[in-house]
Amino acid sequence: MRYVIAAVGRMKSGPERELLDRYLDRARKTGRALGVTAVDVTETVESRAQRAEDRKAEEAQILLSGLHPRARLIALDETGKTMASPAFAEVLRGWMDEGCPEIVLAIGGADGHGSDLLARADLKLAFGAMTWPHQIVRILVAEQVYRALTIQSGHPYHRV
Ligand SMILES: C[S@@+](CC[C@H](N)C(=O)[O-])C[C@H]1O[C@@H](n2cnc3c(N)ncnc32)[C@H](O)[C@@H]1O
Repeated sequence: MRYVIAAVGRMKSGPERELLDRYLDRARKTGRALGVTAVDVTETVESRAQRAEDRKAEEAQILLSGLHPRARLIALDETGKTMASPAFAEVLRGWMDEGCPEIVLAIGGADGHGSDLLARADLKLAFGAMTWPHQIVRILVAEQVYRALTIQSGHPYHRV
């Protein structure tokens, strides 16, 4: 089972990238013992369509086209559901136990996600009601995946 952080737009090198890489590395190491084969980041280009609705639709199609048919999809969206980390870890564990081959965490572009992607999502997840820059959201996603894997493995990183 692999995790994919699927993001619209590029993240340049710099301190944000270094922090992201640190959590990805930790998630990969912790996940190995749990049967997680990879924790990858994929980047897709931002649409240049004129209308925001068209940009979102185009970006959604690109994100959806790479999705495994049995993948579980989490859409990061500020209007989504907020969850405590242990509850999030349980959702991920349940999907893995069902034999899901891939859990994809999709981060939208400047306009947010298109309706097709939101309709396909198994979970719409919010890190609070405020809007964060997509670079910060990538770091938060990687940290929460790492945290979830430590919770699943009984590692004391997460303190209740
Ligand atoms: C700059 S935001 C886009 C905000 C835009 N106003 C919109 O219509 O969604 C880029 C992406 O970061 C993610 N994001 C930003 N804030 C978030 C939050 N509070 N919770 C979850 N994801 C968030 C979402 O995936 C969003 O599509």
